[in-house]
Amino acid sequence: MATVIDGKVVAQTIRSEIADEVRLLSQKYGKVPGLAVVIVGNRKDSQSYVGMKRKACAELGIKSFDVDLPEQISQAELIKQVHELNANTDVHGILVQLPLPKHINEEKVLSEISLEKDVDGFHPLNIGKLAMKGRDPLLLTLVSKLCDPHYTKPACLELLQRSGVTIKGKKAVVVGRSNIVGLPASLLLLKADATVTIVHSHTSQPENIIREADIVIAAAGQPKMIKGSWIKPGAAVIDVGTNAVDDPTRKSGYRLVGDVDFEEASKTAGWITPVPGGVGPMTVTMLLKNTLEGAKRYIEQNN
Ligand SMILES: Nc1nc(=O)c2c([nH]1)NC[C@@H]1CN(c3ccc(C(=O)N[C@@H](CCC(=O)O)C(=O)O)cc3)C=[N+]21
Repeated sequence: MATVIDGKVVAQTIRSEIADEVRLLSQKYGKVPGLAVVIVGNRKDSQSYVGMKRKACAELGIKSFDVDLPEQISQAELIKQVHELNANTDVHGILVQLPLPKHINEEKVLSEISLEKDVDGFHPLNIGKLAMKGRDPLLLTLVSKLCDPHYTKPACLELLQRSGVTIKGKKAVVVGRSNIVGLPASLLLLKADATVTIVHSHTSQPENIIREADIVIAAAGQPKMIKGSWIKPGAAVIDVGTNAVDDPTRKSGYRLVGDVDFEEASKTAGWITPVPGGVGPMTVTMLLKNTLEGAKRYIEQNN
């Protein structure tokens, strides 16, 4: 039976470290970190994620700047709002909740966020730096937030390392190649000296590749797509999938399932993250950690 990696516990440990540092910063400089959370429109899932982020800020003493914009806002107007946040010296991190409405070019908007305030690590230049040896992006929450701001310890990676799993020299397979998870996760693993293979929707027989993996990062967005029989005995399995499936027995009408068949895979894997309660809570935590790092850099430079 696999060791189940409890993302909530790891996240809580890191959150209390962040709260301590926020207190110190405030005592020393009379300033607190600020995170702007921008949401466009009223998608229910986005509102729920954004609500979690704002609540977590409040708990840790981070000031949240809430920017709620209408669905019909023009791209130019949204960019103007981003520029204002770039110029606001009380804001150390800016998050524009994705996805944006169809009429807005996400890439264009993300590339307007100042590099120092890019707490998601979604700015194209930061992604570019991630791809290059020896050049680290300023902040990287990724995978969201698989990553710790020292970049040597990506948060999946943080989750793996805190569980005693080494990455160097291991065979890692990333399932999915999205801009926000699969691709950056692959680059992070490569930086951590894994041998990395990416499988995606055009890969034939992905199961044969996944079976060789010491580390599996599941980020395909397909509920329970990865079967227990695809997992090499003893492998570490990090499930980044958060798929809502209908569940009439729940009050909400749905429940979250990962990309991995947890029941089956946990019989074979060495380590596995559950959904919910695995990578999700770390995502929010690393975002807050990056906001703290951004604030420290800014406040210390300007005092
Ligand atoms: N600019 C931007 N940055 C993001 O980081 C970003 C985004 N846009 N758009 C959407 C995705 C999704 N995402 C999640 C955050 C927390 C949980 C999370 O905490 N999940 C809980 C469950 C929460 C629940 O029960 O609904 C868990 O897995 O235990 C999941 C997913 C961040 N994203």
